[in-house]
Parts: sequence; C-alpha cells; structure tokens
Amino acid sequence: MSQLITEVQPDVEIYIQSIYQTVVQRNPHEVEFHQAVSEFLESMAPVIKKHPEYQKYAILERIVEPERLISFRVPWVDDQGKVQVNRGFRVQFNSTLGPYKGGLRFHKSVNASIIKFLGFEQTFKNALTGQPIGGGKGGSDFDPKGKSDLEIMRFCQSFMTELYKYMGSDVDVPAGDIGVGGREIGFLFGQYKRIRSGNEPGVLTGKGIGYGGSLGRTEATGYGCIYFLQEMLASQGLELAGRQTVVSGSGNVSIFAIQKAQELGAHVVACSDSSGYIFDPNGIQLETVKQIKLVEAGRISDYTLHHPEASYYEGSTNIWNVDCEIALPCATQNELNEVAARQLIDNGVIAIAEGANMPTTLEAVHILLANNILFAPGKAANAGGVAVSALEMAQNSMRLSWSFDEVDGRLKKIMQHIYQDSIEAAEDYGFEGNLVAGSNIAGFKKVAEAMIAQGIV
Ligand SMILES: NC(=O)C1=CN([C@@H]2O[C@H](COP(=O)(O)OP(=O)(O)OC[C@H]3O[C@@H](n4cnc5c(N)ncnc54)[C@H](O)[C@@H]3O)[C@@H](O)[C@H]2O)C=CC1
Ligand SMILES: O=C(O)CCC(=O)C(=O)O
Repeated sequence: MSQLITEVQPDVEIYIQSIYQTVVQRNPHEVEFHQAVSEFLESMAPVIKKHPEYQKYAILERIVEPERLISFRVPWVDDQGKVQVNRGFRVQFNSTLGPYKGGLRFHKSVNASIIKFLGFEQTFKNALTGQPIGGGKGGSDFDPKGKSDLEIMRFCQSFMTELYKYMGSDVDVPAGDIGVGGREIGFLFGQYKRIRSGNEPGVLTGKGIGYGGSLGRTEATGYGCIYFLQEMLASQGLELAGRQTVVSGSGNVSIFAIQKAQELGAHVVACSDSSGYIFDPNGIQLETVKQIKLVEAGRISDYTLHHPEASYYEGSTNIWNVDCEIALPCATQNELNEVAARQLIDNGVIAIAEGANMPTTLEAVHILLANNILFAPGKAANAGGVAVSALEMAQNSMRLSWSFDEVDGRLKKIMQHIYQDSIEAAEDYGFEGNLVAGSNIAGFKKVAEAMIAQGIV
C-alpha cells in the first residue's frame, strides 16, 4: 500500500468542500442526499486532520458513493383490473461491516434522492449499533393510502419478483419503514420463499412472531429513542417524568415512543399525521391512537370523536407550536424547520430526540445546537429499530427465539453504548456535547477503519 499516490490535500476544509461539490455534480437535484452528506461532512474536518490516512485511502470519496443503486419497474393490477406501474429502488450503500441492512419505504414521495439519503445515514447508524451490518435502503413511489389488502399484496409480490435477485440473508436484508409494516413484510416474505425454495428466515426482518420475527422489533425504534433520550437527559441530571412532550406522527415509531415515554411518566399532549395534529390537555390516550391507526387505518382527527376535550388542528408541522419541554419528531424528513426550531426554543424546549430519519432541517439543527438544546440526531436515537433487526437475524441463524425482556434488555444496552460512543467521539474531536458530530464521527470511524483493512474496493 505504500505506493498509493492519492494526493493528500493539505487544506482539509478545501478538500472536504471538494467532496461535497463532487456529490452535488454527480447527483444533481438530489437535495435530500446533498443535505445528508452536507450534515455529515460538517463533522469531518478534525477527523481528517487527525487521520491523514483517511485521505490517502480516499475514504470520504468512496463512502459518499453507493456501491450500487438498483432501480426497477414494478407493474401490478389494481382492483379495477387496470395495470399500474411504479418504480422500485434499492440502494446497497456500503457493505464494509456486513450485509446491506435497512428498511423499505412505500410512499408517493420516494425517489433516488430520498433512498440515497436514507441509505447513506443507515451506513453510520448501523455501524453505531456495533453489530455486523452494512447500510442499505429501498422502497417505491407506490402510495399505500386507500389501497385494498389484495392490491397491497399484488404490489408486494411484483416488487419482490425483481428485488429478490439482489437479496440474501448474507447479502442484503430489507425490513420496514414508512408504509411498510408487518402486513407488507409478510407478503414480501411469502413471495421471496415462493421464488427461492428453502427456508431463509433471516432474509427479511420485522417478520411476524409466528414465522421468525423477534419479540420487541415492533417496539424497538420508539423504545430505543426514549432510552437514548433518557441517557441524554441523565447526563444533565434530568428525568423525563412529568415533562410535557410532543411527538409528531402516529405510525410505528411514534406510537411506541409515546408508549415508553408515558410509561416513564412523561405527559404526552400531542401527536399528528400528514394532515394535522391533535392536542389533548389530559394526555394522549394511546389505545385510541392505536385503534385509529393500527386497526382502522383512519385519520388522527378521528381522535376527537372519542375524546371531545381534545382539539384537532390542520397542518402537521404546526404541531411544533404546542408548548413542550421534550419534542420527538417521529414522522418524516424535514418536518421541523428553522421557524419551528425558534418556536420550540421560545416555548422552553429542553431536549429533542429524532425518532424519524433527518426530520430536522440543517438550519434548524444549527439553531438548536447554538441555543444549547439537548439534541439527539436520528442516526443515533432511532438506531434501536435496526439494532433489534440485527438481533432478529441472530435469532434466525441460531434457530432460537428470545423473550421480550431479553431483547429489550439488549436494546437498552445498545442505546446506552451508542450514547456513550457518540458523546466520547464528540469530546475527542473538539465538539464537546454535540451528538450530531459525535454520532457522525463514531459511526464513520468504524466504517473507515474496516474499509482501510479491506483494501481499495
Ligand atoms: N420503522 C422503523 O423501525 C424505523 C423508522 N424510522 C423512521 O421513522 C419515521 C417514521 O417511520 P414509521 O413510523 O416506521 O412509519 P409509519 O408508516 O408507521 O408512520 C409514519 C407516520 O408519519 C406520518 N406522516 C407522514 N408524513 C407526515 C408529515 N408530513 N407530517 C406528519 N406526519 C406525517 C404518517 O401519517 C404516519 O403516522 C421515518 O422517518 C422512518 O424512516 C427510523 C428508524 C427505524
Ligand atoms: O430494521 C431495519 O433493518 C431498518 C430500519 C430502518 O429502516 C432505519 O433504521 O431507518
């Protein structure tokens, strides 16, 4: 390796800027991907200064370029007999630490930019868990809203009929994300098995408990986010109990973040969906939210039919106007902007933990950090979901099923380690207390060291 002639650029800031420029040129119009790369590169200068070998081995140049992006046609027939065509994606971003791992998103907004930002962040998130998993992500612009069970099944079967070619329990292991829950994973798994004979339970995670799923996976992202939040609060001698809390979204992550927060005594007063939010001064009745969202597939506005003392407000992002000490963005990317950040600060917020992926815009992150708000970035705070997915893979390999408490106990330890690693990395590189930089650096270093060990690939 001593003959490597990669020129080491002495001005690290210029070097890092050139990496960003190349990403923008190579991926024009992919604004979400640019945003994720930009946020990551903001943490890199002291790392590259301390480790010139990362420049020599072109780690940054390689890490921002996905190993592979697969894009494919997904034709299916709707209930009226009409042929529909969607686009499917899988980005296999980085396999240095293990098989590509990351969810599938079915949402009308899905495009290459969104899948690439998610796959890029997933690489560092998965590294932070300390488990042997690389980064991947996928999905489709298919909109599951208003579709029948049979339409969802036909779509999933068509999607898998192409995706299976790139999967395998040691190759690429998808799971759920927005619009993909237990029902969709079941249909996807059924079709995979039908095409590839033999039993390979570890090829997908988030499966039903009766056929290889792990207890605790459904709860893992939301619970993990609260475990991380607890660590962050405890570092300042604070607790969650009694604190007014607002949680955006009302899907998988939000519901179980609310459940754990309430269990720990938080007073959760608001949650939302893509149309608007509800405010319940008596505290959100989670069983009603579960009934509306998990059973009836209804709108969050229906909550007020059951609880007339609650109010419904149009416009999902207005949820950040609600007074709170704890804010948990758990819905989607860029749902908390500069204006919302200032409003939260004016209202006395003390801590924000991202259950969703990149829900806070970069400008809003800067404002929150500058105002010393405790801020837990998604790639650390929402890593509990993928961590328990990796535990599901481990159980599948061993042909074992652990109890809920066993899985939950491991999840808690993993979240505590992620907090510790991130806070230490921040301190080591001159970003004391900044978990955005700390999690970027801690995740990056694990991948970078392994990339060097594995040669130029
Ligand atoms: N499911 C998982 O294990 C993990 C999910 N995440 C992230 O968490 C976020 C939520 O995912 P899930 O809960 O799994 O999806 P989900 O499909 O179960 O729920 C998404 C929720 O967000 C709401 N929503 C969508 N757009 C919205 C908007 N513009 N404003 C307000 N609400 C909106 C939907 O109404 C729904 O309640 C996503 O960013 C996802 O990438 C991150 C780590 C793991
Ligand atoms: O469980 C998984 O494999 C992926 C979860 C996920 O998509 C995420 O962490 O954003």
